[in-house]
This record gives sequence, structure tokens and C-alpha cells, in this order.
Amino acid sequence: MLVGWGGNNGSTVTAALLANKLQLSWETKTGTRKADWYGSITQASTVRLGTGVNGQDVYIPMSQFLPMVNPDDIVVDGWDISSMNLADAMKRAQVLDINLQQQLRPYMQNMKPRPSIYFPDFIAANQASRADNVISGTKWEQMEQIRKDIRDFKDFHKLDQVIVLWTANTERFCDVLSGLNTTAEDLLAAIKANAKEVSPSTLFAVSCILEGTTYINGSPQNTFVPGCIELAQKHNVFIAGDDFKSGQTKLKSVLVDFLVSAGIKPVSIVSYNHLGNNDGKNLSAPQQFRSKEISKSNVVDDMVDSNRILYGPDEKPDHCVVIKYVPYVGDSKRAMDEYTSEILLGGHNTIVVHNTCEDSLLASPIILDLVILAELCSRIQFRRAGEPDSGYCGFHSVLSILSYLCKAPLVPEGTPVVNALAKQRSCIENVLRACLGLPPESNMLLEHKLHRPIISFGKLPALQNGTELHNGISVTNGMAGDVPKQLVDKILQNGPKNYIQG
Ligand SMILES: NC(=O)c1ccc[n+]([C@@H]2O[C@H](COP(=O)([O-])OP(=O)(O)OC[C@H]3O[C@@H](n4cnc5c(N)ncnc54)[C@H](O)[C@@H]3O)[C@@H](O)[C@H]2O)c1
Ligand SMILES: O=P([O-])([O-])O[C@@H]1[C@@H](O)[C@H](O)[C@@H](O)[C@H](O)[C@@H]1O
Repeated sequence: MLVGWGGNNGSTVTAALLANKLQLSWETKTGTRKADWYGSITQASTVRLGTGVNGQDVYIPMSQFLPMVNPDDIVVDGWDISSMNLADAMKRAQVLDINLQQQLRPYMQNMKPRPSIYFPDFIAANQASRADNVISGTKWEQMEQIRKDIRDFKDFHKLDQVIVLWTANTERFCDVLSGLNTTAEDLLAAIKANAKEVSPSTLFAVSCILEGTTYINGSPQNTFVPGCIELAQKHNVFIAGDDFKSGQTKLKSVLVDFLVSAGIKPVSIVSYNHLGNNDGKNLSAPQQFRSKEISKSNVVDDMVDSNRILYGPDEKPDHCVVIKYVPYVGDSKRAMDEYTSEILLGGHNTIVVHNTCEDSLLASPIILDLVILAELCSRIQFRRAGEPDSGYCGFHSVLSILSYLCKAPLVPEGTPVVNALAKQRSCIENVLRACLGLPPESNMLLEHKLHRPIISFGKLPALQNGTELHNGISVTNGMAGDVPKQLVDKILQNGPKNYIQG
């Protein structure tokens, strides 16, 4: 269930789910295009499983590594302060090719966002003209309506699990005050008291937590005030965020990691972009921009802090974030970055990047991955070696494994914030590998680096089914014949009755 369903991201991810499920193709000026999930790590990236019989790396799709939700089985619903149906919202977004839109219209025109919680003070005043689909009542009554929506949706579609994801407009930060929202008890009391400083996004989060529903924040505002986090832990419900890491910031979390880990010292980082979609319009207001500036600026902190050879105790690179609203370019965000670094003996290196993309086409696969990986995490249990079966536990309520997909990763209190993209992805891969009983990926590949190879991947004569090696070993399952000699010798020594190619 998407909060902000009628937005550019919401309508685009809905369109992508349908286009893939229906296996649509459409004509473009450069030829026929088929539906895909490019940009999704679960659907369009692979994970190294291990080394094959002749020493080659074996990669498989991440989606096949462990049993994950098939995107075709996902049912979408949600809320929006705009009543526009999803087909018209897709048209309003101006993101997708018209030939694709025309095929999708019949499936989306009857999708209508549920009325939502709207407090004008939290988003830009320029959003008021969209707000024709709002619920009324006290904050507690509105929260109860959201909880009822979640239950009705789950019951109507007979769903295994509901996950709610905020892809609505960026809100201003709310005040964090003792007695208001620093404890779960105070936050619930504040909602009951209709306190002004409780934001729509925090109300959605509390609604989900009380319904036992995972809640993910795709925007930069501080939805997860301390009382909300405490409530999630009390109810053992997953929360995750903040702010999809989609393009300019994703690249930053790679480039700065590369520079600092190479011993090169970034001293000035300037990230400028302009865009013309409604997100850009909302961000043209100072308070909403400030929320985004914070999430886009903090992404280098962990990498800078990791290298005290380059940086003094409180030293950081100059870091400037600029976002401008230019209606004409629509969803096609133009990002320009300049990275200036100090190199050997007073030299400088300046990297300039120009990056143009439809923001929603980058964010939509990230929305899918957040949902699929959050659902997977709900089925992973851990037990420390030697503990009894009763010792199993799941992930912490704050699902920091999803950091790869977020600009400002929410992490359990007192734990490190990791923004470096390679480390974040490695975390996901190694958790998946652990679930299969495989060791973490070390990238040592020692088997290929030693003077005396551990295994020689020689060529053996082709072995046909039934070929007797000897000692009663017979070949089955059409062994390819290039089984490592050491492996064959080991089998002969151990003499198992049958060797079936693993
Ligand atoms: N597209 C990206 O690359 C990207 C990356 C990171 C973060 N984000 C964030 O994702 C969010 C959505 O981006 P977008 O491009 O889809 O924006 P958008 O403005 O097109 O969509 C937001 C939708 O939320 C609705 N809305 C606003 N307040 C609401 C409320 N209280 N309840 C329900 N609906 C509400 C609006 O009517 C609108 O339809 C923004 O906060 C943006 O900052 C986007
Ligand atoms: O590409 P990225 O930096 O990850 O994130 C994007 C910003 O560059 C853009 O300015 C903003 O409007 C989008 O909401 C999104 O946050």
C-alpha cells in the first residue's frame, strides 16, 4: 500500500508491476520495447554463487537465491490527497511512453487512491490545489481510518502480508520534544490530544505499527521520531528508511567511497540538480528542501570518518546541495556534480558528472526492492551457535539491511550508519549467502592466486552416463567430463557408490 499512490513514483511503479505481469511490449521511436525491471537489484541483478567445475564464476539472479515474493503476485493499493485515478495520474506524471500508457489505461483507470491524512503545514503550500481527497476528524480518528483501510485491503484480497510505503511528498522535519514524541507513550498521548506537531507520515507509521504492518519511509523527513521507533520495537514491527537512494546520491556513495579508500581526499563536493516534477515543486519550498538537503548531505559522513589519515578529527569536505524547480524538464532530472580532491604533493583532481534521468524510473524499482527484501526479512530467523532452538530471533525492528536503498539509513540506536554502496550491497548478498549456508563473499579467490593451485581445473575425457570409473563408482547425470582431477581422485579414494554431478 503506497502513501502518495497518485504521484510520479506511485503511478510509475504501479505501471511497471502491470507491464511486467502482463508481459507488455510497446513501440518506441527506437523500436519495440518489452517490460523489464532494470534498476531492481532483486529482479535485474545477480549474485555470485561460487566457482564452477572449470573454475569459472557462477552467478544466479538475486531473485532465485532465496524464495522471494514474485512481483506478479503483488497487489497495489494506497492513499493520496489527490483523488485522481491512477491512469490519469500516470498521464499527469509524464514519465512513460504514450504507447505503454495506452495499453495500461484500462487496467489503471479504476484504481482510485483512498482519502488520506493531510495537514497543510507539513508540505509546501503549492500542494494545496491537489488536496481534494482527504479524511477529516481528530488525529486519532484519522489513524483509526488508516488502520481500517489496511485491514479491509488485506481481508478483501486475502493477502499474506501488507507492507506500507511512503512515497508521498517530502514533509518538513517535525519538532522532537520531550513529552511529545520521545517515547511511545508520549507519542500515543500526543495523537490522542490531537497535537499539531504529529505529522501525517508519523500517523501513518503509528497506524502501521499498531496493525503489525511493516512501514517504509521513502522520503527524507524525520517520520521515525524516537517514540515511533520505541513503539515499533514494542510491537516487534519492521520500520525502514529514509529517502530512496536513487541517482545523484547513489553515485555519490560510490564515488566518495572510491576516492577515500584510494587515499585521495575529497575536499569539495557540490551537488546541483534541477527537475520539474511535482516533487521538485514541493521541494521548492524552503522547509521541504531542508529535509532533502539533510538526507543528501549526510551520505558521505561514514566514508570521511573512516580515514583519519586524510581528515582531522572534525574535518569534512565542503559539501553543497542545490535543488531547483524547472517545470519544463518534468521528471527528467538534470544532476550536475563536481568532486574536487587533493592528490599527491599538492595536486588536485576534479571530477565533473552530468547525470540525466527520469527520477521516477530510478525510484520505482527501488520501491519494489524495498518491499520484496522487507518481506524476505520477515521470514529470516537467527540463532547463535550453541543456543537452543528457542533462541531463534528475527531482525531488529529498524531494518537497517535496507540501507542500500536509502539516502539516510535508519539504523538501530548505537549502531553504525553505512552509506558506502558496495558495503551496503555486500551486506545484503552475504545475508542471502548465510541463509544458504554459504560463507560470506571474501573476494580473495585464493584458489586462483596460489603458486600450487588448491584445485587444478584440468580437462578429463568426456564421461558418459554409466561409465565405470572403478571401485564401483559409476557416472550418472551426464557428468561433463571436466571434473577437477583432485575431485575424481578424492571420490576414488573414498569410493562412494555413485557420484552425481552436484
Ligand atoms: N523519484 C525519485 O528519484 C525520488 C528519490 C528519493 C526520494 N523521493 C521522494 O519520493 C516522494 C515521491 O516522489 P514523487 O516524484 O512521486 O513525488 P510526487 O509529488 O509526484 O508524488 C507525491 C504524491 O503524494 C501525494 N501526497 C502528498 N501528501 C500526501 C499525504 N499526506 N497522503 C497521501 N498522499 C500525499 C501527492 O498528492 C502526490 O500525488 C517524494 O517525497 C520524493 O522526495 C523521490
Ligand atoms: O538522485 P538522488 O540524489 O538519490 O535523489 C533525488 C534528488 O537528486 C532530487 O533532487 C530529489 O528531487 C529527488 O526526490 C531525489 O531525492
